[in-house]
Order: sequence, then C-alpha cells, then structure tokens
Amino acid sequence: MKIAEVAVDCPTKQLNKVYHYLVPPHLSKILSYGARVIVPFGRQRMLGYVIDIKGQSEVENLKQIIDVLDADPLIGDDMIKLGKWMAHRYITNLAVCFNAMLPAGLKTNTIEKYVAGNSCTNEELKAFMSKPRTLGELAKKFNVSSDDVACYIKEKVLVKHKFFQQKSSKKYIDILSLNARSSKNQITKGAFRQHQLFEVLQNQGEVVYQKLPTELKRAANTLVEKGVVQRNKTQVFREPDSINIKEKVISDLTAHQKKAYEMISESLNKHKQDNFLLWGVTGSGKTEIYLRLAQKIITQNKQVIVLVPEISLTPLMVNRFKSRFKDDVAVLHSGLSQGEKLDQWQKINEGKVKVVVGARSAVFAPFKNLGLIIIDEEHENTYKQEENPKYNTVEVAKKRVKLLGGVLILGSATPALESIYKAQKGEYKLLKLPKRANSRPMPKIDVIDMKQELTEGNRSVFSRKLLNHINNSLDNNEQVVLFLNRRGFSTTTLCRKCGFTFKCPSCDLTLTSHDSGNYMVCHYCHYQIANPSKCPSCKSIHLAFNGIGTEKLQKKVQETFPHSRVLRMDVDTMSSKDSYNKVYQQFANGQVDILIGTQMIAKGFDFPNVTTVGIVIADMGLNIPDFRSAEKTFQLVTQVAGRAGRDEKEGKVILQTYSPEHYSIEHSSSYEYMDFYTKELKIREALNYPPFAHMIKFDIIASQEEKVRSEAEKVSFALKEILQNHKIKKSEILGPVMSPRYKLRNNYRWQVILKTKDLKQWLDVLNKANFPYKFSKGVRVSIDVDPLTTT
Ligand SMILES: Nc1ncnc2c1ncn2[C@@H]1O[C@H](COP(=O)(O)OP(=O)(O)OP(=O)(O)O)[C@@H](O)[C@H]1O
Ligand SMILES: [Zn+2]
Ligand SMILES: [Zn+2]
Repeated sequence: MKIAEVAVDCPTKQLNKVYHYLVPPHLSKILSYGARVIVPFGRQRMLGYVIDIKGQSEVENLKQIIDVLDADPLIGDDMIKLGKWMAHRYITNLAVCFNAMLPAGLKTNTIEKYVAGNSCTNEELKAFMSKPRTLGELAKKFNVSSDDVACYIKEKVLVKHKFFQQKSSKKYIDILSLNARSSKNQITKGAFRQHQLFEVLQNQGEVVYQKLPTELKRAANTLVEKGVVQRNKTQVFREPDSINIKEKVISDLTAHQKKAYEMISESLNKHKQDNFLLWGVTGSGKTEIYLRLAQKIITQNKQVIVLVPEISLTPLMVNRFKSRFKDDVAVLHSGLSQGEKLDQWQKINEGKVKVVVGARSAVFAPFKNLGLIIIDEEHENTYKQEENPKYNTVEVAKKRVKLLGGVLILGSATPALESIYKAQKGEYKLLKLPKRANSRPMPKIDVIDMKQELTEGNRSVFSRKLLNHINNSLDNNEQVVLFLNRRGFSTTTLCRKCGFTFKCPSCDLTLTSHDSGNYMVCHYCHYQIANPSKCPSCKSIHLAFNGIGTEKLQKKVQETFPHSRVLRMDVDTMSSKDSYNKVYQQFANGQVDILIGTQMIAKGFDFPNVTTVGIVIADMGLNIPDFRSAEKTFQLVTQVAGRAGRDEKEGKVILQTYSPEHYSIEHSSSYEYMDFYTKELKIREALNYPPFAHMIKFDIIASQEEKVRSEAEKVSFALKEILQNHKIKKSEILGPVMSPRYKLRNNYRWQVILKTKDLKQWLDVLNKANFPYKFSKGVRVSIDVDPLTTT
C-alpha cells in the first residue's frame, strides 16, 4: 500500500509536524497532492491535507485514510511549498497555513455525531446508534439530557465522531431554450401559458427558469417533460459590490512614471524574478503604473494579484481595474459573504479572470500562472495577520514570487523603514516618484502648538488657524477633511471627587463612551454598560468625560459650523457592507462639506475639491509604548496631508499637536523622509530593534494569574537553555515581563521577547524542538515571529 504524508488540522496541536497514513487501495486512484482527507487521529476523525505520497514509511502500524474530500485538489504544488515555508517561518501548524489559503466557505465545517461504543448494552440504543447520529437525533428518540450524554461518553456507551460538511454551496440557475426540432404543434391547443412561453423562447432564444412567474414555471416544467424545451443548469457567480466613480483617462505617463514602468517591464519581459519598491509621494500616480503593468502581464497570458491594506479600499481599486479590464477582475477579501467568496475563488481557480484585487488573504489567490504581485501601501500594519498563522503578507508574497519566478512590487508614499533599509541593501530595486502626477506642489503643513493655544486662552479643539481655514474653504464651496485617530465620544470617564476611572472588568482597559455619552464600551471585548450618572465608589455625581474621539469631534464641528453638512467615517459608522461606498460617493458628489474620520480617510481618497485638511491631534500614537510609534506617526501625518490640494486648487494642512518638537512631527511636516529615516534608523540600531535584529514574541496566557508568571519564567528559561546549548550568537532574551496589556478577556498575559540577528538558526531549533513544549494545562503560549508591535 502507498503511504500519504498528511498535515492534520488539529487545533490543539501547534506542532509543525506531518503524520503518515496508509492509502487503502480503493482510494489510491483518486488521491493526489493537496487533497483534503479524513483521517483517524487519536480517538477522533480529523481533516488533513495530503502533502506527499510515498511507497514506504519507517513508521509501523499505520492507520488508513478514511475518506478523500477532493478529487481535484484545492491546493497546488507551489502552494504546498509555500505552506511548508510558512509553517517553518512562523513556527506554526502546517494545516493552519493551508486553511489560511482557502476561503472560509470551502473550509469544511465540522459537525459532531455519535455512535454506540463498546460498553453499550442497551440493544435498542445500540441498534439506533449503529449509524452516526447527531445529538438532536439521539435526544429526539431517547429523550436524553446533555448530562446523560456526557455520562454515556465517559462510560464509553457512546463515542463521539467529527463529521464534515461543506458549508457554502455554489449557486446555479437553469437556462431554458427550445429544442432544435421543437414545433408549436407539439403543444396542446388550449394550453395558453405553454404557447406563451414557446413564443418567448422563440424570440429571446433563452430565459432563466428562476426568473419566471409561477404559472410560466409550471408551463416550463410540462414543456421540458414533453421534450419541447431543454433545461440546462449553469453556475452563476455572485458579484460583490463595487463603487461607481468615473475613471479619468490618462494618455501619457509622466517622466518618472515612465521610468518606473519601463524598469519593471524589463523584468517582466525577461521573465526575471525581481522585487521592486515603488516609492511615490501621495498623488504621484502609482495606480496608473499598476494598471499598465497588469495590462502587460495579461498580454503575456499571466495573472496578477493586487493587494490593498483594508477591505474598505477594495471597491476603489476594483473600480479602477474593472474600468480597464472589465470581467477579467475578481475580488477577494474577508468582507464578502461566504457564497461570494467561494464564487470569486472558483473563478480564479478555473482561470476565468486575470486580475484579483483584494485584502491580505488574496495573496493566496489560486492562479496557475501568476506573474506579478502588487502590494499597495506596503507599510500598513494590516498586512500582518494577528491570528494564527501570524504571517506577514509582504514576506509571503516575496516567497511566492520567488517560487514562481515572478515580480513583486511594493508601493507606498511612506515605505516601512525596513523596506527602505532593504532597498539600500539591494534586496529591493528602488523606484522613486518624487512629484505629483499633475505636477501640483505638495500641500504646505502648518504645525500648531496646542499648549501655546491654551496659554493664549483658546480651550477649543480647533486652533484659531484651523478655524480660519475651515471657514475659508466653506466660503469657497470647497471641502474639508478632519482626521482624528480615535473613535468614540470620550475615552476616559473619571470621578472628579475620588478619581475612580471606569474600566472593563475583564480587560485592563478604560471604557470608551459612545453615542454622545449614552453608553460605555470596551474596545477590546465589547463589554458594554449604560452611561453612569454617579460614581460607583463615592456616589458623587461629578463625572468627567475626558479625551476626545471622532463622535465628540463631530458634535463640536456641528456646533461650530451649524450650516455645514458633516459626515463621519470610522468603524462605528461603517457597520453595513456598503456604508463606505455611500459616504465616499456622497463626498465625491459634493454633498458633504466636512468629512471627519479615523485612519480610514487617510488613504485612497483622491478628491480635487479638498483644500483644508486638519489633523486634530497628531501625537495620539506617540504615547503608545512601542518602538514603531514614531514611524507610524510619521506615516500617518504624511498620508493624511496627502489628501489635500490634489488638483488645481491649492491645499493646506493644519497639524495640531502637543509635541511640536518631536522628530516625527518635525520631519513629516517638512516632508523630510530621509532625515526622519536616518534619525530613526540610528535609534533602532542603538536599541537593537528591526531592521537590525529579528524579534520573536512569546505571549504566555492563562486565566490564573500565578500560573502565567511561573510559566513565563519556564519559557524564558527554556529559551536561555537553547541559546547556550546551541551556542546561538547575537541573541538576547528579554523578560519575562508583564505584557503592556496585562489583562484581556479575563486572561492574564506575560511576555518574553527574543531579539536575534540569527533568525534562521532559531527557527530551525524551535521548529525541531516543537517549542513551546511541556507547558502546563490551561496555559497558552502564542508565538509571533517578527511581530509589528510589542504591545
Ligand atoms: N500621467 C498622469 N497624468 C495626469 N494625471 C495623472 C497621471 N497619472 C495619474 N494621474 C492622476 O493623478 C492622481 C493621483 O494618482 P493616484 O491616485 O494613482 O496616485 P497615488 O500615487 O496612488 O496616490 P496616493 O498614494 O495618494 O493614493 C489621480 O487623479 C490620477 O488620475
Ligand atoms: Zn468617586
Ligand atoms: Zn474588555
């Protein structure tokens, strides 16, 4: 018998390990690489992916594969390679990596069933449970409680099995048409409806059965039976929404665009594997370059993946690509319904489209002849997946094009520090677009010291300068964008008498008040309470709602500019699927004067009529204890500022801050990226942070406070032991320390951070050792290789 190597999808095994199974003869003819199979695993049945088939194995007493789910595997050869690389690079379970490559609708959905066990003596039960039954079926017949069932399982009267079923199915319609030799004579004389349908089909050729009114459906059924009409099932592809903005026609590229286009084209022409960093200021026309390169790839009969950092930005990009490539474009992101996702995925898999636009997970789009991956706004944090597998899309894309010999383009107005560093080291080819495409100047950024405003008696959130500029823009029928990177009404609620602060009982976080202070919510776990009228500690009624979020800002804007039309764009107003598109469209149509928003409005907005951009509090991110906070602030300021003055009208940016002397504010307001970069790089080097070292973060998590701490010490000890035994150089182990967010959802967290210049050796050792090993029950150790933050 042949032997299959299977990556088993067992959530409790974090191990990057494969298992061997015998392939029973009846399956051997249909089993291939990448197929999903059901295998016995311990006492359970599990889903797994076949990653190799061999003639023999050293392992004895192998079990057999129970079933095969795909005759035509979902995961191709190159994706198996990519998955193996991911599992190793991010120290995680191989099956989890394959799961990440498939749309949720395709992942099988587990249902549990039960069969009679060895100790079952009740004949009736035994007979009924000889075939697998669900809990519901069992309960219906024998009127058992869940306690009974638990007891049965313990006594082995029943055995639990896991079964799998496909959750989301394809959508079909039936097309009706006349048979070649049909004639009206075949229809009964008085059958009016049948005659009617016949005529329709004669005129139109075909109709969709599902769209017919009931009477005609009945007629259709009869005619199909008679053989007059034929009925063919066809799959329909569900189309996700897109936005409708008219595309500008651009006849000539600017000199810089042309140079960049030609450099990348050269690699494509020679089928050479290359990675490019396209560093173009806001409004420099990066997208136009993407479009023309996509065109080129299509003529080479290859395909292209275009990634955007947020779901909300997909309709914009999709619109631009669809207006050029029409039906050749598919969309893939987690905001689609399962059915939509499945349809899009299938279109890609079957080669029916040439372009995929999507968020992070679209990097796994199953193209068979992929030639190019474009990652727009490559510096964004959203390209890192926070759950397992904790991959970085940029790294995965780099690996994927390397395996295929394709080209990668990383585009940004504010590339990640690490990307610039890599470009300087020669890992990326650097292409610059230093000017806006329409040669408009970059908007001037005025820095306002809000401490000074206060000293001079202005207690409002608007500096006098910002007020002036908003008024000017409104007077001229121009538009205003106000950016504040914090949602909600107020961010802390404090008792003025005793100092009590309202905090989430499950998390170590203050509650944010929402809806003009009607309720308070924990932004982490969504715990919610009605707004208090008095302090629970001292019963004082003097509560202070401190800190401003976008909701409070909106209220203040409406009070200050009562005649203006104001809209807000943040997670709270974007609850429905097309809310982003609606607000975008309204703003584009000039139905909105002032748009308020969080980082959602920092990117992708290309509106000619925006002349004032206000950054209400620029230093929000600077207070976060994280080594990237200066970089993030720099990037955000530059991106937001880039929304102003993109066309004929001159734009102005008012940046309000409490720390005008901070180097990230100073350099961003003068567009001095290189000065910022040089300074920040020096700091990183001194502290041995990326790009000078890799990091691996170990989070130790448990509900018992004592246990977490002792376990964290064990992890740190084990790492130190590895360090010594393997003589790994240039590494330091920090901690254990309490995590900056110590308590979340009633779990306590400690962390250990490993910094190293020799990531390769650490990965080899940790994967081999199946680290973290021997941790106690109830404790979770989560590993994040190259985390974006240490919080
Ligand atoms: N060659 C060109 N000639 C004239 N206009 C152009 C040209 N290329 C692009 N544009 C226009 O310049 C504007 C900015 O282009 P685009 O949105 O692609 O820039 P971007 O680099 O992606 O900017 P951002 O990073 O701010 O999103 C668009 O309105 C676009 O239509
Ligand atoms: Zn109080
Ligand atoms: Zn909470």
